[in-house]
Amino acid sequence: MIEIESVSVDFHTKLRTVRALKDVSLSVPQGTVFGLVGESGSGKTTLLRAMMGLTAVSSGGVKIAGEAVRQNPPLAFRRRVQMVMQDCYASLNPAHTVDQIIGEPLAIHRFDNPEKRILQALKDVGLGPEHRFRFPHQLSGGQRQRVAIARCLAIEPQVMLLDEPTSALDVSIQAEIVNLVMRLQQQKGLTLFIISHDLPLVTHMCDRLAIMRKGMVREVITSQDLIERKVEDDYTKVLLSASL
Ligand SMILES: Nc1ncnc2c1ncn2[C@@H]1O[C@H](COP(=O)(O)OP(=O)(O)OP(=O)(O)O)[C@@H](O)[C@H]1O
Repeated sequence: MIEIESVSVDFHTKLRTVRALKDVSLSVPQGTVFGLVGESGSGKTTLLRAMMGLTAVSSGGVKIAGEAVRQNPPLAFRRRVQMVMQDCYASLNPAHTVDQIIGEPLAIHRFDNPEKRILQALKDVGLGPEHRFRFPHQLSGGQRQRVAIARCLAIEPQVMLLDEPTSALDVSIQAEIVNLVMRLQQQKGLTLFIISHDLPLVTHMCDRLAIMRKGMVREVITSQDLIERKVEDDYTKVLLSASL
C-alpha cells in the first residue's frame, strides 16, 4: 500500500542546506500498522509530509496504492490518504461545530447523505449525537482527538498517517485513543503509519517499525523482534534500553 523508495529531502535555508531525509526506503503492506520511531529532528514529520505531497522530495519517490505522490495531489488521493495530527486542538477550527468539522470533507469529496455519515462517524469513535453541535472548546482533549479521527474516517480513507496521535493527551486518555484507533484499523482494514517517540506504544500498536536517526532508517524490525530484543543496530539497542 505504501512504497517509499530512496527518498531524500533537502531544506535550503539562507545559511545552509539541511538534509532532513537521506535515502529512506520503506514498504508497508495493505491493512498493516507501521511505526516510525526516532529522536527529535530525525526526520519523522518530514517523511510524513512527503507522503502527503506537502513537502517536495529532492530525489526518490513515494507511491500510495500504486499512485505516485506529487505536490498538490488530486482530490481522489486526498480522500484515500488522511492524516491525524498531534495537536488536535490546533487542527480543529475553533469556530466550527463538530457537525461542520466532519461535514466539510464530506462536502468537498461530494459524499451523499452527510447527516447519516456524520452520525455514523461519531458513533464509530464513541461519541453520541449530543456532541454533534458542540464547538471544540466544549469537548475534552480525548473527545477532540475522537472528532479529529471521525473527520478522517467519514470519507473512508485507505491509509491513515498519525503524527504522535496521543502525545498531547493526558496519560489516562492515551490508552483509550490507542484502543479506539486499533479497533477501527481492524474493523475497516486500514493501513496505518504512526509516528511516535514512544517505543512501548509503537511496539504495542504496530506490526513492524522503523528506527530513524539523523534522516536515515537505521533498522526495520517487527514488534515481536523488539519484544524479544532481537535487534541488530546499536542505536536501536540504546533506544530500547532507555525506554522498555
Ligand atoms: N521547513 C524546514 N526548513 C528547514 N529545516 C527543516 C524544515 N522542516 C524540518 N527541518 C529540519 O529537518 C530535520 C528533521 O525535522 P523533522 O521535523 O522531520 O523531525 P522529527 O523527527 O519529526 O522531529 P520531532 O520529533 O521533534 O517532531 C530537522 O533538523 C529540522 O530542523
